[in-house]
Amino acid sequence: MTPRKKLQGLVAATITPMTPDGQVNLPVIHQYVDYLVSEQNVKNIFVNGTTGEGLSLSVQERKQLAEEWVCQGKDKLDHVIVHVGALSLPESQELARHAASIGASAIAVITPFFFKPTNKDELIAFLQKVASEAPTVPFYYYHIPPLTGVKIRVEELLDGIKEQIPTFQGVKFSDMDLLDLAQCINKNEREEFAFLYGVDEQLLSALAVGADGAVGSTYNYLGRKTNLMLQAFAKADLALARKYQFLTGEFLNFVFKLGFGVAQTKAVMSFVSGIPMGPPRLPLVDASKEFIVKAKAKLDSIVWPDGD
Ligand SMILES: CC(=O)N[C@H](C=O)[C@@H](O)[C@H](O)[C@H](O)CO
Ligand SMILES: CC(=O)C(=O)O
Repeated sequence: MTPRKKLQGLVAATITPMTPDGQVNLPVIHQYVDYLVSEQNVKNIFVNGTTGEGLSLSVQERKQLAEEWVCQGKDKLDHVIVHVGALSLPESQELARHAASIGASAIAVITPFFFKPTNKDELIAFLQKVASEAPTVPFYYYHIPPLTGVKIRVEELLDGIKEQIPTFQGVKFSDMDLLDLAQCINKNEREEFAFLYGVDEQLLSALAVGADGAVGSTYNYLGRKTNLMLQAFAKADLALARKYQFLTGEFLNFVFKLGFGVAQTKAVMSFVSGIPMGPPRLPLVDASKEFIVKAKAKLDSIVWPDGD
């Protein structure tokens, strides 16, 4: 396998654009890629994850989306990570083979969450069966216990993982447990793995314990601001880094109180970027008019340290 540049910095968890009648809207992806690169300074994406409603899409839709993102991202994006997790092992394997065949930079897999693995060995056995279908593609475990209900600690999972999954490359870590994250990083002495944090409102805390970067929904529309936080942190200007984290946190704290999820993320991205993201798919329902008015007013009221 050719060594690739270790993934770091921001990764936008892409939204799946939909038409008003709920079909996947592939033609806007071209514009979406350009928007991320030129307006948000974000050159890595995570496709068909939580934000992309990946688990609500058909296998065929997931393949079409992965293809379109890889194709439109060619020569523009650095990394296109395709989430291929599914409840059905053969479906997940099919998606892994497909991601490999279209030249995805990496694949990621969530734990099954209906019938759940009860321990580390069961989880690794599932991940291994998927990863081995794409033997030249870097593999990330996608840890998101608030949604999967599977709380197997990542620090435990890492022991001996390279022997069972030779392509193992890191973790998308979407949990509040910073002790677990810190212990993963402490174990990763040779820095062979990348730890990408997935709770956007507390990214600065994860950077402090050594996260390599982040995957999240807010980097679709707050990527530029979060990049400035990363730069401030890299220069050890903690006061400035905190200002950015406090301000992105102020926005998120505000919308959390109104009720915030993927449907609302679609609405926010639509008004910030001007690209129509459309409605979410059931069981999610569209953000209310009231939410949109309030969220927009809040975002517009924020005065950023860079004067914007
Ligand atoms: C549950 C969820 O969707 N988590 C996302 C990524 O993992 C985050 O990017 C959040 O959307 C973000 O931190 C706002 O809560
Ligand atoms: C947020 C995130 O990383 C996802 O949508 O999967």
